[in-house]
Amino acid sequence: MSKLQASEYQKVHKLHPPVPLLLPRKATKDVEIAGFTVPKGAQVFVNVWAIGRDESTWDNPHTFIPERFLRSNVDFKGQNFELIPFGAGRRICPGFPLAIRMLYLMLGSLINSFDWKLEDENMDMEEKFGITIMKAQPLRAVPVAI
Ligand code: HEM
Repeated sequence: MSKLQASEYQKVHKLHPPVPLLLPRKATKDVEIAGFTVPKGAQVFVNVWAIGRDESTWDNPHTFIPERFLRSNVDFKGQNFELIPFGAGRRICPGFPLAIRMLYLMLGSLINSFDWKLEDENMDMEEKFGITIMKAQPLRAVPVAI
């Protein structure tokens, strides 16, 4: 999905999907994965973007369907590797207890206080790839007094 009509977007009243990224790690011992040997000490990147778009785990992985999580037992706190927005294990994001409280508070306040519309009629969902993934074109959302 590269372009989404503003009208379609407003109809479904959804917010931007989570930002995917690559998590750097070092192999602590020699491991064999899919016929390849990853030697001890090698730098590896956990591709959280690909994990989040794995068709064997998620239906329509490229479509933004936040309701999918309402009927799912998959948690985001690092125990279920299908979904690790805050990482997992010893280097899990130490800010996540704060982040999950602030996100609900900030988003809830913004949605409760305003209606929102897009500055541009078309929403460009093109991505710019890096260690983190950003939108290629910044999202310009305009608050409208309720
Ligand atoms: C929605 C908000 C946030 C997301 C999605 C997020 C996500 C992440 C991710 C994926 C990592 C890497 C974890 C890993 O390597 O396994 C990380 C690390 C980290 N985060 Fe966050 N984070 C968020 C908010 C915060 C906040 C609010 C703070 C601090 C107040 C914070 C502080 C840190 C620190 C210090 C690390 C490095 C931990 C380490 O390398 O041991 N984060 N975060």
